[in-house]
Amino acid sequence: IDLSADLFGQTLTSPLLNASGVHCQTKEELNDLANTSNLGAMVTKSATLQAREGNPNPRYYDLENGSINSMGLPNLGYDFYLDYVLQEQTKPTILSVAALSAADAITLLKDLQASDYQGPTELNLSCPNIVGEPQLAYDFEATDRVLNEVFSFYTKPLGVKLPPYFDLVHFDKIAAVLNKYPLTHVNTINSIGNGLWVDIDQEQVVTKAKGGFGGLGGTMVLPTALANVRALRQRLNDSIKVLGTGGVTSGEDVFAHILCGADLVSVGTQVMKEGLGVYDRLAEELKAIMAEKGYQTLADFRGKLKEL
Ligand SMILES: CC(C)(C)CCc1c(C(=O)O)[nH]c(=O)[nH]c1=O
Repeated sequence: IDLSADLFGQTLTSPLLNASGVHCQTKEELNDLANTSNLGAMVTKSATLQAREGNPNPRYYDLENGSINSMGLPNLGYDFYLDYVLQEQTKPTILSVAALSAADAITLLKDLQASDYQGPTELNLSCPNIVGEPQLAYDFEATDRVLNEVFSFYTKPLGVKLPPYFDLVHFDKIAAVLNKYPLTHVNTINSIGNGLWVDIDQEQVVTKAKGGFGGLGGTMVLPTALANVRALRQRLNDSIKVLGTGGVTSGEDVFAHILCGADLVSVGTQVMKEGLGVYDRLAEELKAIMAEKGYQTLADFRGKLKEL
């Protein structure tokens, strides 16, 4: 059984990655990822131009069927992560970047273009847009404008992290925009935005920022994640890889993401629940499923979800 996968020309021994934001903010956490078996590649916490404290605690809360977070983009700053990927990385690494404005995104990517970094980068499109407008990725014209400007100067490998979409026309619209650009990949999904959890005993929310509204992850988002992987795989040019993220807690979930078309699969919430040992378990469970079904490689079943 061969779990190997390709990350933009690099052969990975496993198709599994961490979801950006989970266990990837500090040098210690990044080194832990580099030393985690069955983690084929790793992603850094989305970096902003300046380091950020992020939101006050509580900002992450574990739920029976997943998680809710309003971290607020805490990160050590773009310079730290650029240095990490240039000087420290030992395992294939995707540099995740974000910005609190389209202008900042342009500034950051212009600097990255001028840097020695030649590796893969992922632009987090869940970043806020102009005040009064929805997040960038939910504003198709704004996304088109930003990507048009980015690709007028950026020539290195670049993908985007997408929030979930829930309307088939939205899948059509975002894919039509993304297909205009030489993207290496899309990573879908980011957390389901602005969920809310209620602590019945205390009769209050469970996270501090934004009145308790926060991004949802874990088991509860799996059907949405699978739909977004499938819909985007069906609509995007073959040259754009699909990284599936969202709701993975078992080898079966990894199998399902790949069956829907994912080239690689990231795990977030379950790492928070189980620790980095989850990758060994997922790899073993996936191999057992493949053996049971007579599949030797991921390509044997990738994207081959059948309709009725
Ligand atoms: C939500 C933003 C703060 C705009 C981006 C960073 C981010 C966060 C975060 O840092 O709060 N949490 C997520 O689940 N996904 C994200 O993309």
